[in-house]
Amino acid sequence: MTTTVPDTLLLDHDRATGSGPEPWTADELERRLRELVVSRYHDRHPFNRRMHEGRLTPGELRTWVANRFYYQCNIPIKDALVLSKLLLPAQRRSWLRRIQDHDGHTDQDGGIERWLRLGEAVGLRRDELLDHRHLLPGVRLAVDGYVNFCRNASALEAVASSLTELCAPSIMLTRLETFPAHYPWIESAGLSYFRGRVPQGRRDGSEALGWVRAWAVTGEQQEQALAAVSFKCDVLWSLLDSVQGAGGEGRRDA
Ligand SMILES: O=C(O)c1cc(C(=O)O)c2c(n1)C(=O)C(=O)c1cc(C(=O)O)[nH]c1-2
Repeated sequence: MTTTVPDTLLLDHDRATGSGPEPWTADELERRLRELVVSRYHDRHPFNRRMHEGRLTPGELRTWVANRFYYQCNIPIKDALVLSKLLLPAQRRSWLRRIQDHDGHTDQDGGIERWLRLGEAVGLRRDELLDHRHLLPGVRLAVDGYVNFCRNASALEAVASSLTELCAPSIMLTRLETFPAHYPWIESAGLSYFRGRVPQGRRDGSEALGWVRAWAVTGEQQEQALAAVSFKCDVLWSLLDSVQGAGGEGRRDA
């Protein structure tokens, strides 16, 4: 469902300026956004390719899980920042679901808890995930960069930066298909994070896309939306560059 925000409800920096490049139609903008995400998404990163081909060592998988936990912990924080930029109750209600998806309604559910269970399934204790002792400097910079981008950006740019989620359900399905075949030592219950993200990612991606289509009406705003997606693709790519560079050595002695 798309929501058109009355001009009076937009923040100053979201308001159309009337200058800049000629705007595309919303369909053309969507086509360009999808093309950008597909061509730059981190499923093409050599580390993800090796993961999905079953070529990672248990140590490399643990490095990835421990470092991605920092991303998981920061997603609800960045979503709280995005929520604070939304001016309509219905928009905030809707975005709030994303925070609940990760934080859960109790300590026993939610994406962060599910990621901790994935950690246990690959041989990482909860305490060593929770204190981020294995966090690599480049991963910290990439994730903090994403949070700070959303802190400082307009509502349009912050929402647009989540549009990598258009590709996330398919990468989750790839993992659900390939992990049992290539990494049978990981218990199936540990993969529940990936299962849960398939419908959540589909819902979130299509909601964000509807809003970006409705809000990015000038050429300048449309370019800002594309630049935000491009930045986010770099965040995901850099995170994996760091993880790949550390190999199975990413874990400092626990
Ligand atoms: O494992 C992945 O490849 C992957 C990618 C992305 C993404 O594309 O941004 C997200 C997630 N996972 C994810 O689990 C998640 O909760 C999530 C939230 C967001 C976002 O930008 O708000 N992206 C992603």
